[in-house]
Amino acid sequence: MTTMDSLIGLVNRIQRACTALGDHGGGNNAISSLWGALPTVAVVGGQSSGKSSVLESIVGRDFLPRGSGIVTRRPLVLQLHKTENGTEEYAEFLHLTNKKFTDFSLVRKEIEDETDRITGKSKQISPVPIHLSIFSPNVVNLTLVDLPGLTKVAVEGQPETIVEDIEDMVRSYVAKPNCLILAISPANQDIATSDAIKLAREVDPKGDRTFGVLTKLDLMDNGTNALDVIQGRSYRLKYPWIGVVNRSQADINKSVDMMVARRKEREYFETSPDYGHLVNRMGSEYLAKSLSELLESVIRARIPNIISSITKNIEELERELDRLGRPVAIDAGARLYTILGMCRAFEKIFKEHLDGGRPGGAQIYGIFDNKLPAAIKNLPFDRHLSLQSVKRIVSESDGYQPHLIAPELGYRRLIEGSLNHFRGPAEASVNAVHFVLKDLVRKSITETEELKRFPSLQTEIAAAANSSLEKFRDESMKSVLRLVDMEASYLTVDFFRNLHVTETQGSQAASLSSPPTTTATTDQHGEGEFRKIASNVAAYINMVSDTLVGTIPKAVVHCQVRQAKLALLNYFYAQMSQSQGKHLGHLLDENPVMLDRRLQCAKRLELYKKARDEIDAAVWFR
Ligand SMILES: Nc1nc2c(ncn2[C@@H]2O[C@H](COP(=O)(O)OP(=O)(O)OP(=O)(O)O)[C@@H](O)[C@H]2O)c(=O)[nH]1
Repeated sequence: MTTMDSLIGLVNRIQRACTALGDHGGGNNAISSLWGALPTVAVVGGQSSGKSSVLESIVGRDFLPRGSGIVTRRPLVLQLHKTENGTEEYAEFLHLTNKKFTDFSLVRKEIEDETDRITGKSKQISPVPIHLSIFSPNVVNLTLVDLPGLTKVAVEGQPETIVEDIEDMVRSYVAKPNCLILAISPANQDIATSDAIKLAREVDPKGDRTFGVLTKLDLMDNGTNALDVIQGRSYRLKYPWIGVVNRSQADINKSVDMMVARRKEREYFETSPDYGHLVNRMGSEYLAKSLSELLESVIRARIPNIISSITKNIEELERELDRLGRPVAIDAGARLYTILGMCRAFEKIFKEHLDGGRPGGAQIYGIFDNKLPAAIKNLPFDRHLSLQSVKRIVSESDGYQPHLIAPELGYRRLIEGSLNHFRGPAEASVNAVHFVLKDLVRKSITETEELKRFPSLQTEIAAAANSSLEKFRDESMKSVLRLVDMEASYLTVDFFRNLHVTETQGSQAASLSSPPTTTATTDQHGEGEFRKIASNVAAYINMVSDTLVGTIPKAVVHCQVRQAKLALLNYFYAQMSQSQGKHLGHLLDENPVMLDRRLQCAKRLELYKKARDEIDAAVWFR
């Protein structure tokens, strides 16, 4: 294997693998393209500039579709493989492996048919390339991409956008820094108006990777020549311009043999008064040889870059595949194991939200520290314990006989009525904590990387966790309301005894210092007494509110938060252990977008690894 065989052949093989895996440099799915990293030669020219003729001269065979309008409507990746002298020439398409074409008119027919297979007969264009390999002793090792001819107007049956579409497609190839541009311009037109040169100048302004080819030298007006262009005076390029003389339309009509045409071209230059001194640097054969050498040297120079780009891409793809997860297990036991593993990952994140490390837990403390005391503070005790209301409740409780010493029943009713108000803030605290927990479940599911692929499992975990949270909420609700009811069931006797002692001591002290008056008896059922009752009840309610602000959070944490940490998925686990393989399989149905992405990454990874092995082998042989 010679160096050239190994390097151009190597790129050929990698390009074929790229196309087989859908990588033709489009980069439309955000997966890096290997194709884009490989050096290629793209053939660019305006319509009728002589592109097909140049390609056929390079190959030495007549095989490209001809006709009016846009004939080339898909990129044609033409891979030329030089074989031993005396061996039979044949062609092969990538889409028709194992079929050897020895009749080149059938190659033309297959290119036409394969173009129509993707584009229909609509004259549309498509960026999906056709791969054609030609094995012949008469070619040099070379890969060229033939692109649709740049055109200025759409013809009937073609969409209006065709002119731009073609230019965009051609630009997508030639804009890549690894692309050598074979720019075909006809000599019988002003070079300044050449479509190929215009586009090449745009993407390669210094002319470092543009290879200028001038066709139709034989069609120039008598007395004129193209030396200004060929010698680089009109438009300077890094590589020298090459002039060619292809078969004329008359030659094509007469089916002049390509080998005869090559000979005639050689004679043209040998006998030309204008170009005779350049005979060794003109013609299709020289063009093919120079291109092959150039491509080989470019590939050799780029190999270190290609290797490092491949290595980088392999690492990136492996990282992405790790993130996306490996293929799902098939047997029920392994599936259950996978599901439980993901549940545990979810529970761990949920606990981190509550215990710290991730945000969320502090919201619960906010409910206890701010919302609950504020809600209790806003309870309408002022209204309930207004003079009027106290008077009414006390006299309703007294009935037909007013109380003698203290309105015992009136006190009880006033206290019970007040305590009833605590139910609202108690219920609100339970609900607020429930919503925080529900939100943390949602967040934890989103944050569990492992679950991302499995939307069905996400839904079931969310449903199971939320139904547990509902149960915890019901328990918690019962507990906090019980705390309130307990306060109403048995009042703190000592509070009133102490109150009585204080009052008696106060009045005894007052009677010692001043003689008794009738005011006390007058005030027994007067406003002063009602005010005192209101203030005593308010003091009692304040005491209870301090107790509840302390005990409600304890009940809520015990019934909801602690339970959520301990037993959020207990019921789900019990169900899972009885689930059949089919249901487990359903839970592991993957998100189709991620499934597709994983398949694409896996395929691309395979391509990169294969390419790396091929390159390693080729570099080893050198
Ligand atoms: N006399 C002469 N005719 C040429 C030469 N090169 C191309 N032609 C003729 O010019 C016409 C167009 O050549 P093609 O090779 O079909 O050009 P193309 O760029 O492939 O054209 P499209 O596929 O239509 O874009 C044909 O009739 C060729 O015979 C040349 O060097 N000399």
